[in-house]
Amino acid sequence: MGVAAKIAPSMLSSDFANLASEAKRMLSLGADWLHMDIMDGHFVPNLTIGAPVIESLRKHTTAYLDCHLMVTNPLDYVDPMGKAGASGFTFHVEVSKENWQELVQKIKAKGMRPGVALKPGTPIEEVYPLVEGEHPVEMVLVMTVEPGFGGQKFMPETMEKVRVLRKKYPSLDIEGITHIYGNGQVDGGLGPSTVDVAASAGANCIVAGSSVFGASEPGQVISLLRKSVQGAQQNN
Ligand SMILES: O=C(CO)[C@@H](O)[C@H](O)COP(=O)(O)O
Repeated sequence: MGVAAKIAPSMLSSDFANLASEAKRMLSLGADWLHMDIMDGHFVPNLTIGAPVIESLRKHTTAYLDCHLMVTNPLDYVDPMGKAGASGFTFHVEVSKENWQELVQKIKAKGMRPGVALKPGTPIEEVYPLVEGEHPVEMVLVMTVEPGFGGQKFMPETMEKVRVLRKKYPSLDIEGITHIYGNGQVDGGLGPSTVDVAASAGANCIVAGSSVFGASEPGQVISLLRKSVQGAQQNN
C-alpha cells in the first residue's frame, strides 16, 4: 500500500470573490487539501493572494491549507503565513539554495509542514539535500507546468523526476515514514486524462485546478483522481 492519496483542488481556479464557499464546496465534494497558490509578481509573472487572504479563509475552515509559495523571498513569508493559519509551506528550491535549512526550521517552528517545489527545468538532484537533511522537508512538489498560471498544458517529461524520487526514497511508501519524508506532489495541467501518468510515476498528492473547477461534476473528477492514485499504487 502506498502513501495516502491527497487530492488538492487548486483554489487559483476558484471564484476568489467567494473563496470561503468555494473551499467548503470542494471539501464537501471529497477534497483532502485546499491548494493555495501564493504568487508575488516577481518569482512568477502573476500576482495572486498572500497571508491576509489565508487568514480570512482560515476563519471559515479547519481544512489543511497546502500553500505553494511562488515568491522570491520565502523567508519573509514564514511568520505571516504561520500567523495566518497556513498548514503546509512549500517554497521553491531555485530561490532557497543559501538558506533552506533556516527556512525549514522556521517553518516547523511556526507549526507548518515544510515542502520544497521545483520548476520543470530544475534538476531533481537539487532537492536531495533537502529531503535528506537534518531537518528534512516533508513534501516535494514537482511542477508539471511553468509556475504562474492555471490551465496550462501538462509536461509529461517532468514525470521522470517523480519516478526517480520514488525510486530513490522507497520509504516514502511506508506509512509513518510518510510524515518524515512525506509525499511526492505534482502540480499543473493535471486532469482525468493526465493523472494516470502522474500516479503511475509515483505521485500521491494531486493538485488540479481547471480540471476540477471547470467540470460540470467536480466531485466526480476528485473521486476519479483519487481512484487513479490508489489504482496505480495497487499495481506497483
Ligand atoms: O501552481 C500552479 C500554477 O502555477 C497550479 O496550482 C495551477 O494553478 C494548477 O492548475 P491547473 O493547471 O490544474 O489548471
